[in-house]
Amino acid sequence: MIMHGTMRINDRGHLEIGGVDTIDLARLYGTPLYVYDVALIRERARAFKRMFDKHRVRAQVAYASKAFSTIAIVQLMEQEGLSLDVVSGGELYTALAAGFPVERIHFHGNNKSKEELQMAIEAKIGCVVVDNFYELQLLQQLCCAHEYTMPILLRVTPGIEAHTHDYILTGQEDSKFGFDLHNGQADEALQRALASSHIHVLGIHCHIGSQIFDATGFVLAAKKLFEKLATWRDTYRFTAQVVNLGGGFGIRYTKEDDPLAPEQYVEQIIEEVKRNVASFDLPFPEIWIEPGRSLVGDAGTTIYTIGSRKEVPNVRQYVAVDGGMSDNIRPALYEAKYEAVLANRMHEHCEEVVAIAGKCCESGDMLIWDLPLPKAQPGDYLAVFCTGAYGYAMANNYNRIPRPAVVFVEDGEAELVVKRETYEDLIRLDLPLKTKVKK
Ligand SMILES: Cc1ncc(COP(=O)(O)O)c(C=O)c1O
Ligand SMILES: N[C@@H](CCCC[NH3+])C(=O)O
Repeated sequence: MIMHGTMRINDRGHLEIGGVDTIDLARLYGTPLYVYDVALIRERARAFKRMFDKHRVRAQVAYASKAFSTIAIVQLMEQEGLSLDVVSGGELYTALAAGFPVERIHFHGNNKSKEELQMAIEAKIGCVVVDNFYELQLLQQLCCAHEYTMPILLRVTPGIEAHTHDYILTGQEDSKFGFDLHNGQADEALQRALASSHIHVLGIHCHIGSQIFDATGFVLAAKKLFEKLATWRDTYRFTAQVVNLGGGFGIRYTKEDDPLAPEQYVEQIIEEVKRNVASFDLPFPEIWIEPGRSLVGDAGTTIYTIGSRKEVPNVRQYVAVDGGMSDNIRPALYEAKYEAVLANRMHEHCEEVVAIAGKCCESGDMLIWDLPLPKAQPGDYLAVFCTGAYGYAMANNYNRIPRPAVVFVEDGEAELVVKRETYEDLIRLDLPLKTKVKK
């Protein structure tokens, strides 16, 4: 069992996070409950920034808020001096509502709407990461109408196959994201952007995928971007102020996962940038990165209450919890693996291997297939580790299950940062039927 961040077993034999007993939290706020270890998030944020400082490289570390977007987490990232990557009007709205400094907001997305771009212009955000020709044209038109010049990065697909699940790959040629770096699309995009009166090209962006365990792909991507920047200097006299290498740094969900430490990815990226800047004789740009999962993933733990059990003789024991694919869809979507413990019986030995089932009406609603546990009883609490990224963010109301509450813990104190949804919330947008039965 991997204990993450400030986790420890307290003298009641309970799992404690941030100096707070998770069983007390479960009783106070109910379950399922997402618990975030704030100190661990701060530590991760600082580790990324420290590495850039160590190398005296001007940088922005932008939290990819798609991993977990709420007002409190955005404010925490602001406290740590990070920038923010948003990918929709909703994430932008959350950032603005949180009071996040607009100049450090970067707007992503492969199909930003007119309304979303307008929102970005009106808020005067730091930059738009332009993904395609349609967006480039739309942005230019809107900026003209607003008499505003928007800083942009051009998102390119470098043609790199990172080793991760197919559904979370993004940098390969056959991808819905970005301008192809090699077939002339990226060059065309730069020419058009440079010719646009209300667009200021800051630089270039790529993101090769998510949950990546080594730096090879990032190093290769950096090399390809700098090769392109050298040709852009020679052909278009264009100099990039910013090179953004995206996010995707992996975390340790289970013992089988073996990622680098967050700062090690950064160190290897910086080394590669230095090599390329020197060999192509380019000015040193600002380096931006966009970690999501590696900032919040292992800081999140979900606490569930155990309920029913079903034995399939000689096959397996199903043990059900009071959540499932409604609060963590990753096992169903990516066959993602998790580790978990009985948070109220941390000192007890494992006696059986069970399959943890969710409560949704769906056979695929399984959280873990083979979890060693003490003999779990109804009313015990299961803590599933590493649910901080793409957990709450991808939570849904399937079967009209209300989304869980979120609590931040730090230095022995707990703070409720998202309330549990209520049944009233679930029907808040519903309207009664007006149509009568036709005779
Ligand atoms: C453009 C972009 N940036 C950043 C991220 C964050 O990725 P991760 O959470 O794996 O760090 C993603 C998601 O994969 C992304 O698509
Ligand atoms: N949602 C994915 C990652 C996608 C990242 C966004 N491009 C996950 O849960 O692992």
